[in-house]
Amino acid sequence: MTVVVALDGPAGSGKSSVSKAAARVLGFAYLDTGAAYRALAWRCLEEGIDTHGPADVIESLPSFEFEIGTDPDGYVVRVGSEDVTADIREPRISATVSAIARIPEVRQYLVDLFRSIISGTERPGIVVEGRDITTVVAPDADVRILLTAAEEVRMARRSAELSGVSAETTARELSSRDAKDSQVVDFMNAADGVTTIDSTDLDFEATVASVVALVRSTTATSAQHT
Ligand SMILES: Nc1ncnc2c1ncn2[C@@H]1O[C@H](COP(=O)(O)OP(=O)(O)O)[C@@H](O)[C@H]1O
Ligand SMILES: Nc1ccn([C@@H]2O[C@H](COP(=O)(O)OP(=O)(O)O)[C@@H](O)[C@H]2O)c(=O)n1
Repeated sequence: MTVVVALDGPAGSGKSSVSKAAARVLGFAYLDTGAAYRALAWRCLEEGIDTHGPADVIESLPSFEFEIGTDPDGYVVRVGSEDVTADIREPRISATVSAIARIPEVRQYLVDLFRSIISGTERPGIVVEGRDITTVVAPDADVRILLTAAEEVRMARRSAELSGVSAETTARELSSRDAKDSQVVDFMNAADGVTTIDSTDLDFEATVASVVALVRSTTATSAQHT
């Protein structure tokens, strides 16, 4: 049986980097669900699909050729034959993605896709990160985590990553995206049974270590009960 680790949190909390590193330590696969929403936004912009009128976005779903690498050392995102791994991090995508992520048909389509990727995992486990993994995509996951950090810390971390964009612009983008995304799914409060890891005062290695320790202790305990 594949061990499923579900991890949610707001923008800049460390979901992607921490999940990828934890997956590497555990020998698990890694699934970045936000990349799928970003890749769909990229494709809409590329093809001039109106992201405000849901009908056009919904109509484009069956021909959305999305591919993602789930090896933590082979992370790549493709739309058709195009490698969009870097492009989907651009500010124009961050500014568009919430509008398409609020369309219920888009969410259902991508949730089904994520579930099929999870069930096709060949590794002993998979770390899946996003906004609604603990609540919608994999509510029965073996380990469910909400990764948080104080807003100013998240802004500072994200700002350090983006060169050429001012700290003020990054902060504004991040908090406006969180506000829009929060109207659709609750990733600021831990659902029942979800463990909160607050990384405000933890460095990167300590945050990864606490995720790995939680996975190991939870899976060891459940093995004793079977
Ligand atoms: N606990 C931590 N301490 C310091 N920096 C961190 C920590 N967790 C993540 N980071 C850094 O913060 C930045 C944002 O992390 P990222 O994984 O992109 O967040 P998210 O996927 O939640 O948006 C990255 O540069 C990452 O290396
Ligand atoms: N499970 C998910 C993951 C992402 N998303 C959407 O996709 C966007 C990009 O997600 P992301 O995880 O790449 O964003 P960051 O937290 O890395 O900035 C979010 O702002 C949400 O609009 C979602 O709705 N549900």
